[in-house]
Amino acid sequence: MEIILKYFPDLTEEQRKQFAALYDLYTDWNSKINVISRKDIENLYEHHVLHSLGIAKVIQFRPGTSIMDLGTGGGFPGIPLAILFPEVKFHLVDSIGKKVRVATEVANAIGLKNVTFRHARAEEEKRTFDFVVSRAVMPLADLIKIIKKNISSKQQNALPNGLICLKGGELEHETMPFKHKTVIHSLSDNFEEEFFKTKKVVYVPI
Ligand SMILES: C[S@@+](CC[C@H](N)C(=O)[O-])C[C@H]1O[C@@H](n2cnc3c(N)ncnc32)[C@H](O)[C@@H]1O
Repeated sequence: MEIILKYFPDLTEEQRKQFAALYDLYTDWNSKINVISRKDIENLYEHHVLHSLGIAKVIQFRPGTSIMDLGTGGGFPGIPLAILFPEVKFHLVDSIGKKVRVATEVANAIGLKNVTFRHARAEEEKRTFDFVVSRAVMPLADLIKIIKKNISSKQQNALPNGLICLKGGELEHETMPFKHKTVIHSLSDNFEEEFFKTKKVVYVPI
């Protein structure tokens, strides 16, 4: 938890409580339904919560922004971002029902009011959003094909609407459909821990 305050020192009391509660909630749920590698649960704050919040080092979403988290699993990056941006609406989608259940239970337990959930393949989601966020779901080119239909043309943020995803070192092997427009941000610029050395935030305006 200290690592969250190290990089996000201005959290409200409520946000601190919500982040602090995640450890016990995920430890408990993860023992029943696997959403994080069991060996990695002790790294929850660094590898999962702070990693998710890396998106906030690229863009500060304005109040009223709507965001879909495609393939949220147990709620990453959607739940940490929903804590950080209480006035932004998040829609968490995953094709595996029991993972959506974990995300829902965790969000309810910490009283998140700005999150909705859907058990479906993202291909079936027809609503539009300002941004789609995603971590560890599928190659960039496949993500773009699926979410083109979901990006609203109405702009309300400093960056144009589009896709923002968290990627690791595997990026070199990916094809970049919108290469000229794509912005790659290295999280090692923001977070000094070894884990972030190869981690990127990839932004594609759509
Ligand atoms: C490796 S997990 C990552 C989960 C989470 N984003 C995280 O970083 O912890 C990939 C998730 O994407 C979901 N997924 C894959 N393809 C999907 C699709 N077409 N629509 C919705 N969810 C999908 C899977 O069910 C799985 O929960």
